[in-house]
Amino acid sequence: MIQTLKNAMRIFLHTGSSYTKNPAIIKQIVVMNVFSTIGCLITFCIGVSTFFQDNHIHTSVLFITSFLFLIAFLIQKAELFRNPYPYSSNLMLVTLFIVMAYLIQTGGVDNTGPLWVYIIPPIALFFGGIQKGLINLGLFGLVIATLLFYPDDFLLSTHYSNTFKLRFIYSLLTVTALFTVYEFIREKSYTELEVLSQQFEFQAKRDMLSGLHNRRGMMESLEYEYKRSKRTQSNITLIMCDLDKFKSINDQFGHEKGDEVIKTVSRLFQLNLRELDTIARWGGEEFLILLPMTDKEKGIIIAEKLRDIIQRHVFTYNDKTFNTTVSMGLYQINTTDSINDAISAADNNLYKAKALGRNQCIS
Ligand SMILES: Nc1nc2c(ncn2[C@@H]2O[C@H](COP(=O)(O)OP(=O)(O)OP(=O)(O)O)[C@@H](O)[C@H]2O)c(=O)[nH]1
Repeated sequence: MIQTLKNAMRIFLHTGSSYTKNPAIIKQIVVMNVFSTIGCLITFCIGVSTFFQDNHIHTSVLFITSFLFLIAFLIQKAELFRNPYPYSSNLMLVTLFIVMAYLIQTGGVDNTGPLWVYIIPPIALFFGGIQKGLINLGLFGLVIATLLFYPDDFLLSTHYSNTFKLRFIYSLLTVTALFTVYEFIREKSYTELEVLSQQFEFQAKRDMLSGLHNRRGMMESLEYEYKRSKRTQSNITLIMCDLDKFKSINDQFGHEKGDEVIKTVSRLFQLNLRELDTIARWGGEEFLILLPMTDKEKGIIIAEKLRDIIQRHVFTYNDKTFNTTVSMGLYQINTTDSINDAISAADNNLYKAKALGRNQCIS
């Protein structure tokens, strides 16, 4: 029961957020839904109470406001637009500005109308961001100042003392300044968090030594390319590649030099493959290369080119030079294969290349 209520609440609060995955926008949409619902209910209830006080103009304004808040929510709900949030938040802000100007102009009930104005700065800044929020607040302030300071209270249907008017404007400016600072800090921390989380996300898919994708990064690319190849009916070829007799490089020149060889081979792969190819360090001295839109025949040409580049590369160690070679197993993915089947098939071909004497490509 509680779980059902929680789910219903979640669905309600996230109304209109299905088009985006951006957590900042989702938060704005949630707050916007809360605000339009509470605004709709409060203005409706106050409208009912002023109705019984026979204040029909107030009542009409409050009912219209309540209705407009409802429309703002329904715009989200109906998802008439691909991105409904700007429409509903603008409608809500304009409604709020007009009703606040009205409350100041009339003094509301017992001249308490201006008290509500302090909700405007946080809302305008939260929904519009600092730049748009401040422009909106500037325009709103201009309207309010004109209403309050037009000579002889010509635009007011109530009376405020000059001291009240000045202090009202000062306090509104103070609240605006405080919320601008708050919003600035909030936006900055959010951006920093976003950058950090992107860095973590990036690192989680990268191999630290080579800078290439790691297994996780490669699996993501594989799943994406696999779906794309099915849709576009294009070919994918995999190359499983392993450095030959790498143990002897470690034994002869040390582990550090071995690491350097892995880095150099990775760089040579990167320099000689297309940007749309994905290269991963699949294990210690093993690499997996994903070639989208490439059939087996083209894959063999690419693999041979890479094999030749590696075998011709001269490594140095103190005053000595040495070479290394790679063995490769290729496999063109069939639509009936699973990703793991395809990887195993490429691995089997690599195994054959090793068994046949290394420094060769088998498909
Ligand atoms: N320097 C270094 N060595 C690594 C790394 N990862 C794995 N190795 C080494 O790579 C070697 C792989 O050895 P083997 O599996 O026997 O293969 P191989 O010597 O390349 O021989 P074949 O694959 O049969 O040609 C092992 O000695 C591992 O310690 C690494 O990150 N850095």
